[in-house]
Amino acid sequence: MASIILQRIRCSGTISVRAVHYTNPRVRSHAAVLQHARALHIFRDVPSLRAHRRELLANGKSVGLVPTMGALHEGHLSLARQAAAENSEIFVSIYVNPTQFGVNEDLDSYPKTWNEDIAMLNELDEELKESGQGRITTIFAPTTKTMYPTLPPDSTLPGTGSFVTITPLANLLEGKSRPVFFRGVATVCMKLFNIVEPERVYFGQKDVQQTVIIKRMVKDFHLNTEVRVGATKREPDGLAMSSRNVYLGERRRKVGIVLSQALRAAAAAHKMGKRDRDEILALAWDVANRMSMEQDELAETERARFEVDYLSLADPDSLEEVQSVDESKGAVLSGAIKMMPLEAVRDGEKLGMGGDKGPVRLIDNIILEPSKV
Ligand SMILES: Nc1ncnc2c1ncn2[C@@H]1O[C@H](COP(=O)(O)OP(=O)(O)OP(=O)(O)O)[C@@H](O)[C@H]1O
Ligand SMILES: CC(C)(CO)[C@@H](O)C(=O)[O-]
Ligand code: BAL
Repeated sequence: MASIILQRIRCSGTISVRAVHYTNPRVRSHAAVLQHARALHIFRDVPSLRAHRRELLANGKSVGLVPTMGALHEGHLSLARQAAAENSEIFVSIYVNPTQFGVNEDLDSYPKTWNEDIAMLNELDEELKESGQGRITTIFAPTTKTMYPTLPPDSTLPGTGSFVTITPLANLLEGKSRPVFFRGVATVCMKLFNIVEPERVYFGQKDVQQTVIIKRMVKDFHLNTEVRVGATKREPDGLAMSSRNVYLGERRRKVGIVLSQALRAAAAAHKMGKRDRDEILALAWDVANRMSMEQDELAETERARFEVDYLSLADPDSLEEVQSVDESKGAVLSGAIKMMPLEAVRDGEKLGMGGDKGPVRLIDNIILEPSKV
């Protein structure tokens, strides 16, 4: 049952909606704000969006695009706030892009929270209205037929279709475990940038490799947009916010902070003056190994096991591993862990979406800034 009844205001390839009625407790708290919300324009196809964009251009408006896959959280909103400080119009795209999911990944179960997403964007827009900054005016939520008009989206390798590949960047780090991931990301972002023609695009630091790849794509293809990167938003205990965190029940959620703790330990070593790769990463491995051993010693009904995919110290532009931190460039300290499915579940235990039955990949990073001379 829909938690919000979306009131259609105008229709012509676009749908303009505002939320008017609430039944889901998760969004009921937004009600007071949204009763007065202005219409958001929601576009599902390209011609209507382009016509809207042309009108904005003619009126001297600037557009900042925040690409997302929906299931919005404070990380996404922080990007929209950043966009509002620099553009008059904020476009948010919501599209779960099939080509960036490997064939065994979670495309089918990826969280979808459309009504809540629209409510959150409306609420943020009310806040922006008060601050006199740019406004969230437009949602682009295309169908897959719109985004992949010729051949169906292909997630296999080599695969068929029109793709953008940014190598060797796409083959490193995340790309080693997710071989089609960055081909899919670069391809869909190229499409989004061509459709929206934004002055600026906004990406989160949490997905650091994605930011490096998008910057490279913009440079190498002479795309006429500026790439902005927003800081990683975290839960109070340090876990990086992520749409996929909903897969983590209470037990896996607690252990999942090990990644941010490990990276923080390594960053602290850098801050204390260490520059050597092994010395810096050893601190991160110590944290991860300790947590892993603690979990091993617990009963199956108590533990949450994880595997470290990588802990990396890399050059900020090439993302190649470095032996020591170059003071003039700094480095990217990053990691990925796989939270394993729970082996046994207790009665009444708080589980995540999907019952903690599938593995969940968590990523995080810290930028080691170059020293100012
Ligand atoms: N914690 C965060 N802080 C800042 N930006 C974020 C954060 N999480 C995601 N983003 C950014 O939001 C944009 C859209 O990301 P996406 O919709 O995939 O959300 P996500 O939380 O990263 O989901 P997923 O769990 O699939 O990785 C990306 O640019 C991403 O880097
Ligand atoms: C940039 C993006 C929206 C492309 O699908 C996605 O990779 C994401 O949400 O980070
Ligand atoms: N935030 C990156 C999207 C993905 O992991 O598929």
